[in-house]
Amino acid sequence: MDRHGRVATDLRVSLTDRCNLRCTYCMPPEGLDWLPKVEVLTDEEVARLVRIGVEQLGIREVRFTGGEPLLRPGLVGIVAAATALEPRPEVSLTTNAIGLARVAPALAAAGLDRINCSLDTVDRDRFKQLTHRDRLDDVLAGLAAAQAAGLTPVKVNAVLLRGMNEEDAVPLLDFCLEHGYQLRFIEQMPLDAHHAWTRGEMVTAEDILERLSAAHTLTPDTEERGSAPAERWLVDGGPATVGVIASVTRSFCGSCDRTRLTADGQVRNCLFAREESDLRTALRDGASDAELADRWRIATLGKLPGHGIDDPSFLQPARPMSAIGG
Ligand SMILES: Nc1nc2c(ncn2[C@@H]2O[C@H](COP(=O)(O)OP(=O)(O)OP(=O)(O)O)[C@@H](O)[C@H]2O)c(=O)[nH]1
Ligand SMILES: C[S@@+](CC[C@H](N)C(=O)[O-])C[C@H]1O[C@@H](n2cnc3c(N)ncnc32)[C@H](O)[C@@H]1O
Ligand code: SF4
Ligand code: SF4
Repeated sequence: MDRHGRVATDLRVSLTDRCNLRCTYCMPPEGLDWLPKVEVLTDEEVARLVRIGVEQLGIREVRFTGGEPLLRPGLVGIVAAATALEPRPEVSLTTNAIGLARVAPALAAAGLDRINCSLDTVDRDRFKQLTHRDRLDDVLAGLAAAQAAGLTPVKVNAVLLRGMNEEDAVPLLDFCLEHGYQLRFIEQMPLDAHHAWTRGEMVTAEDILERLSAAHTLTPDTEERGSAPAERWLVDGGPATVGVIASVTRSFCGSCDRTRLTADGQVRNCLFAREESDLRTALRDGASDAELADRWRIATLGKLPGHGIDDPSFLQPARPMSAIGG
């Protein structure tokens, strides 16, 4: 629990800072200086820290992310270790879906519960322009394979960029409705590696809803939202929904239940934290489970009430989204 009474029950684990796409809102086309291999937690180290979170710290949901988690060779084994824990946490994956078509059955067999996938457009040229890679077909095949393997509900995350893919919002929603995927639009956050984010350029929740409403009737979903980042609307009376994750204009920090572990073994109590707690060094120096759990508890205590993007003193964290684990 932090000093503001929020309880972190949702652990987001980054398995790598590397990626095979270059989404313009996340990474520059030339990529980034990747973490040296020796600094990245081994599969056994990841499994141990997740176990401590679940057994000693009340973690109930584990999300594997990155960078691109499908690039991690030991992913299936890491998922299997997490799903074997007691009490059994919910285990999910956030991915760009490239390569998922091949591995979805093995992930399902390892106990993975569900998948969230990034997809910002279903227009092939725009996909290439946005991600600097011509891989739309791989992503669509990955989504279909996740659905077929029962990794449901399959959720799709989309970021809209002004002057780029705003017009793709409705076709993307229609595509998701047709295939039974739950679409959510995300407000762009100041977490890009190249610090290009500006508040004025960001496509807001209001802009998104206005655009979607021109083609569909949206009514607020009355189902309890809890600590979920996405606000949901029923589309054309339901049961299909569309969500908006308005991290900037309607932030949800007051009900935040997240804690994060980076690929190099640092605990972050917030996506925007400016400090990290180094579990990797402690772990490699021989710390016991109880000592590691204590460090994690202390790191959680100091969590700030919110991200402070609107404060004049706001500073973007040193690490970008891909290195933190989005
Ligand atoms: N501000 C903020 N944004 C977050 C946080 N977690 C996720 N997001 C945003 O929500 C987007 C989607 O995250 P997902 O990995 O799909 O997870 P989710 O929406 O939390 O998860 P579920 O709805 O439970 O599947 C991320 O890309 C972020 O932009 C968070 O802790 N803080
Ligand atoms: C960092 S990626 C990691 C997992 C995987 N590579 C993927 O794209 O789903 C996780 C999520 O972060 C989102 N994201 C990346 N940069 C962002 C930014 N600056 N603002 C908001 N969301 C961002 C992506 O759209 C994606 O849904
Ligand atoms: S959003 Fe995900 S897929 Fe796109 S560059 Fe970042 S880490 Fe890679
Ligand atoms: S910005 Fe930080 S406090 Fe706010 S919801 Fe995200 S992780 Fe939680």
